[in-house]
Amino acid sequence: MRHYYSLFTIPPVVRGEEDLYNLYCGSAGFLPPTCFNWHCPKLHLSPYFPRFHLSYFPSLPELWLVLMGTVLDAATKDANGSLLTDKKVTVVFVLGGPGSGKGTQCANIVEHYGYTHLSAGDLLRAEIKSGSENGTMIQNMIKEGKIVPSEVTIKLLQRAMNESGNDKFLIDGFPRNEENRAAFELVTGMEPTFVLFFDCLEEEMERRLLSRNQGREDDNIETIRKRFRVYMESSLPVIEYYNSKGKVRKIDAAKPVEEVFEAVKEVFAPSNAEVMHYRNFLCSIL
Ligand SMILES: Nc1ncnc2c1ncn2[C@@H]1O[C@H](COP(=O)(O)OP(=O)(O)O)[C@@H](O)[C@H]1O
Ligand SMILES: Nc1ccn([C@@H]2O[C@H](COP(=O)(O)OP(=O)(O)O)[C@@H](O)[C@H]2O)c(=O)n1
Repeated sequence: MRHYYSLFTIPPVVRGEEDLYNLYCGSAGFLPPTCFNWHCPKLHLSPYFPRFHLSYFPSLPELWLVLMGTVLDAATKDANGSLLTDKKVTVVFVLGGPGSGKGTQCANIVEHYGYTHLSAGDLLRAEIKSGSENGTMIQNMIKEGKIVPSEVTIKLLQRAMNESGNDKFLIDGFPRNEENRAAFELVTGMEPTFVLFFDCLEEEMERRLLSRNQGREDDNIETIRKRFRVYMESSLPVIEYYNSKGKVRKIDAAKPVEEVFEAVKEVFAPSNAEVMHYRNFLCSIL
């Protein structure tokens, strides 16, 4: 199967005489030479278009990475009607251990602040139900508490973002490891505005998961323990990464639902006292 891509906004000096370049890729997972002799390995910084930064997942030939809004996948644009690269998008990552209350609080945030809630876990479970070719692989990973390869999850997230028509997203349960994080930034060119981190002790999370009662195959003690291990080893480092960039808003998630939401509200709409504090601070330095 061939995929065609259009390059836009190439400065005339490097664009030559053509208006449009059709790059095509074969199933072998690389680009054959184009008129500019473009080979595209996994990550490619073109010597001809140094502003462009193309990446390519060989296992997903249709997934071209669009960075800096300069390269558009025309096929995707046609299919979705709109492209996220056209808009200014707000992304909030919602992270925390399994059972910390991410989904519960996201529902509250949606109701009050007009975000679209995208749960990576829900999207993966829907993909299993849809009978997709990845279904069995995803199901096995979830049963083992393992993290599904990034390209699968990111594709689902991107599709859901495009279909939502919204420009404000709560991305719940993603990124769950360093690979998730780096691939998302690379694929979408987006960074979270901030990361909402639900901090909760393991014993409390375990209690909640064991009484969640949603018929989830992974809410059994054996898988729960595996999920906790993956969380400690792979997900906490991602939270630490964002913390080092000053992006983490930590919430004590061990409290009752209503109290947790009071703390969440402070993040999304700081109370007057806090606004006044910053106003006074700004006045003092101006
Ligand atoms: N603050 C809380 N106190 C007690 N139970 C909670 C709290 N927040 C969520 N729960 C319950 O704990 C379970 C896990 O919550 P959920 O929002 O599904 O967590 P996550 O999305 O982080 O896995 C659910 O049954 C939910 O009703
Ligand atoms: N980014 C993600 C999110 C979830 N998942 C999978 O989906 C499972 C359930 O995730 P979830 O976010 O719905 O639920 P919690 O574990 O947070 O309760 C995880 O244990 C992973 O197996 C994933 O592989 N990658």
